[in-house]
Amino acid sequence: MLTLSAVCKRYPTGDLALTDIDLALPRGQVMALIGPSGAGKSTLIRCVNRLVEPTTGSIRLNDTEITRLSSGKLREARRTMAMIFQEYALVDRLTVMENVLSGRLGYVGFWRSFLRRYPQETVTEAFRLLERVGLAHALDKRADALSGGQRQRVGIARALLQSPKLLLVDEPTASLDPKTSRQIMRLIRELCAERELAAIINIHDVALARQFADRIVGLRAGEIVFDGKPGELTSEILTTIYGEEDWDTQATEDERYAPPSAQPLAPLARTGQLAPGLTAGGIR
Ligand SMILES: Nc1ncnc2c1ncn2[C@@H]1O[C@H](COP(=O)(O)OP(=O)(O)OP(=O)(O)O)[C@@H](O)[C@H]1O
Repeated sequence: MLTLSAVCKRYPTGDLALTDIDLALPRGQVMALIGPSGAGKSTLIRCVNRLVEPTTGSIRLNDTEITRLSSGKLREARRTMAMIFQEYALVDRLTVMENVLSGRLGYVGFWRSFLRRYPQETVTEAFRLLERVGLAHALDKRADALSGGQRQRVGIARALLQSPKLLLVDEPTASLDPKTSRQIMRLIRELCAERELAAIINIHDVALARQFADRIVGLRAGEIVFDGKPGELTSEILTTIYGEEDWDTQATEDERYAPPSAQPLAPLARTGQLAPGLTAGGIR
């Protein structure tokens, strides 16, 4: 569904953020993107919808070559790639419902949205989504009266109102406590399954990535150094991605904090591997 071929990004400052990224994301797959600070995770997510222009390479979403679109066509294509942000990006003075409805801005045109005249079916769908994310009781509340977890639920409902094919999710839990983080990741996962939506989730929390993603991609210094299932992410591979650390102690701590109701991990596959050309403990 989404295909990145030989994508590179060099910022005008000279920083090489991505080198030769090849990735194919099928429909319905939830992919976590992990890696140390500065590895290029945000750049990769933003290249997909061209908030950051890739320097070279090609990005296709189904039949659309995103990297070749003019600005008008890109605006249309962006409707199909909804973003969910770390800081929620809500308008504080607007209500929950108004924030969700703003997900349709790309469809209804400036004046209609300015006058807050959304078609009835859009309002009905927004209400349905607010029910689904557990916020039907709060639709008239101002966004700044909500907790962090509730704000992220609004962000998720707004993204889904866009009727996207792909979710681009940037650190969705970075500002949330551990329990709320799990609830939010579980919600994203369930919604992706319900709608066969693919998602790329940039996430620092490896335990959450393991628990809720179908697939994990590890970036280091702008290169993919691991691509596999959560169960294949060994201590050795974590060291390759992040550098030396006592990962076994870390894993024990993660288990200790996991709630009893935590969903089981995806079944382990035997094919887990470092990226081609990568040796354990080093990068290609
Ligand atoms: N606007 C920019 N201009 C110049 N260089 C940038 C810009 N944005 C990012 N970079 C550089 O690109 C590289 C990758 O940054 P990026 O923010 O994509 O990494 P990240 O993995 O998302 O990091 P973090 O986890 O800290 O958010 C870094 O070297 C960073 O300094």
